[in-house]
Amino acid sequence: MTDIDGNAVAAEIRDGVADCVETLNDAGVEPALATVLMSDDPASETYVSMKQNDCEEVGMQSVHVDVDNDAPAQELYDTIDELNADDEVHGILVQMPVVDQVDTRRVLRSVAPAKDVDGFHPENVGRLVAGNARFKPCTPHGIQRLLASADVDPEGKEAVVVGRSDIVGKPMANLLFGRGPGGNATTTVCHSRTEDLASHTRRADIVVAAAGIPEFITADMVSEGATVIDVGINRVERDGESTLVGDVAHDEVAEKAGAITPVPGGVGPMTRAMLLYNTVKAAGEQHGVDIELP
Ligand SMILES: Nc1nc(=O)c2c([nH]1)NC[C@@H]1CN(c3ccc(C(=O)N[C@@H](CCC(=O)O)C(=O)O)cc3)C=[N+]21
Repeated sequence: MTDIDGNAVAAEIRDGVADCVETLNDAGVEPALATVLMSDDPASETYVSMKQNDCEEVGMQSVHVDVDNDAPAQELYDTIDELNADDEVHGILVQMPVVDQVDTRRVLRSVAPAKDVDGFHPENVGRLVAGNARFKPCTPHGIQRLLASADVDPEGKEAVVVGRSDIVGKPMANLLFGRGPGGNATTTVCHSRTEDLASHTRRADIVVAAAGIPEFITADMVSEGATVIDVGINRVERDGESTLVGDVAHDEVAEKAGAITPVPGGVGPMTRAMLLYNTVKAAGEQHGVDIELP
């Protein structure tokens, strides 16, 4: 089976976002994303700089605020308040995870809901669950688009989400079972306490692997022709070298799957594309400019 090309689908989304940026510019609005970093996770810096590059590619403004990892948590809270009050900033992303002295929940509820392009604010989580999403969280939204690009319509199908995180598992399940395009699947959420995980995944037409465990989903766990979406980004040592693997044992599962996403080049680029999407959406709504979202 050939892989679903996340880079290609993400490039299409970026093209559409670039058109939105032009429309906004014509209306006198320069959409801007603010990224905030206060993290000791070594990958965070790379991710944030990728997001900055993406903004540039679609003609969007971006600002970055680095908060010293040793600074008191208040410094991060103050930074968020300033960005909330800044009319020239339309989207705010605080890179997760934040350092230990920071209260993550406080961060999530501090970002103004209208600028919360991650979709992590409790108000936006509530709206998603209520079927009235403002910003669909970037990774699950990107996965919906990947499924559509592979002509996989979840409607009426069995979807199994492996992982129950607030960032991926929970919102993914909500989108998959929710009404509307890309939804209407019969959806099961499995997690670390699930007994006989394979009995669930084997029944699935669509498996979303978001457990955070390298190559956790093996060929014996999926049925012939299933669509397998790999959300994992795990850096592991292989033959003395550091490489990136997903939560799916890609090569063996690919022989059985009807469609599968690779790592890298699958879900990751889509997450970043949907962040740009949410940012132009935010800018359009904040300024009352109609844009045609891709
Ligand atoms: N507030 C917040 N929002 C996030 O969306 C968020 C976050 N915090 N913290 C960390 C995770 C992780 N994440 C990734 C996005 C894209 C790639 C990505 O584009 N990966 C490429 C290559 C990665 C590589 O080469 O290292 C790929 O899969 O092809 C990876 C990881 C967003 N996250």
